[in-house]
Amino acid sequence: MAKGLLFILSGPSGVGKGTVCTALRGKLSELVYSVSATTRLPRLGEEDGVNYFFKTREQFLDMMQNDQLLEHAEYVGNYYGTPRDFVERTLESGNDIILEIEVQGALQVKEKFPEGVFIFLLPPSLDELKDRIRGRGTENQATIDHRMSVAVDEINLMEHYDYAVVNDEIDSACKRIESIIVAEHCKVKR
Ligand SMILES: Nc1ncnc2c1ncn2[C@@H]1O[C@H](COP(=O)(O)OP(=O)(O)OP(=O)(O)O)[C@@H](O)[C@H]1O
Ligand SMILES: Nc1nc2c(ncn2[C@@H]2O[C@H](COP(=O)(O)O)[C@@H](O)[C@H]2O)c(=O)[nH]1
Repeated sequence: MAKGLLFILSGPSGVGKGTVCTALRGKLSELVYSVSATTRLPRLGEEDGVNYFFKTREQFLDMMQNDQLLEHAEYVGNYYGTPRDFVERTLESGNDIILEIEVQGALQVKEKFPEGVFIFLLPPSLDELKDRIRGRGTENQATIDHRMSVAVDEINLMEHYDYAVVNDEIDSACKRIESIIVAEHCKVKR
């Protein structure tokens, strides 16, 4: 059986990765979503095992030491990482999987899976990005400022990605990503 394809969706905090992923999963029921581990505290409404696997710092370090993470990164004071087993098993079983992760982690995945499909989601502008993070109402001002300063560094690393998609309208951004998925399945050589 052919292996599934690995899709990596990155982009600055607040650009809309989660929103676009949720919309995509609504349309492409066969696309599997990787749930990350994090030491960040849950936001209101977030559920363990659904949005993230919420871990203590010690538990996260254990996962790292036991090679249970495909990649990991420290982002604005917290650790984030992708559980390795689930990704590998999904690909082996012939299903596509999407990781929604920041840039340092994406570059680690590229070392291990150069055949992965790397998509960078861009905001229409930095002002709009700030409005989106602020509008979500989940971060305090200091964290918003920190995330915005990281955003500029992240956008500067876009050249390492295969595709750039502007998230102007959720529906249009989804359609562009769906087209990328279809095109990748039609590729003769990888
Ligand atoms: N195309 C869009 N137009 C307007 N608002 C949007 C659009 N896409 C997402 N948003 C809004 O922007 C905010 C941030 O979106 P979301 O949480 O999906 O971003 P994210 O990239 O996943 O952030 P993080 O990396 O911090 O988890 C949300 O309030 C969401 O509703
Ligand atoms: N390197 C990784 N980055 C991840 C992972 N899961 C999520 N993320 C990214 O972290 C930031 C912050 O997320 P938030 O939920 O606190 O807003 C964002 O860019 C996520 O995409 C992961 O497993 N590895």
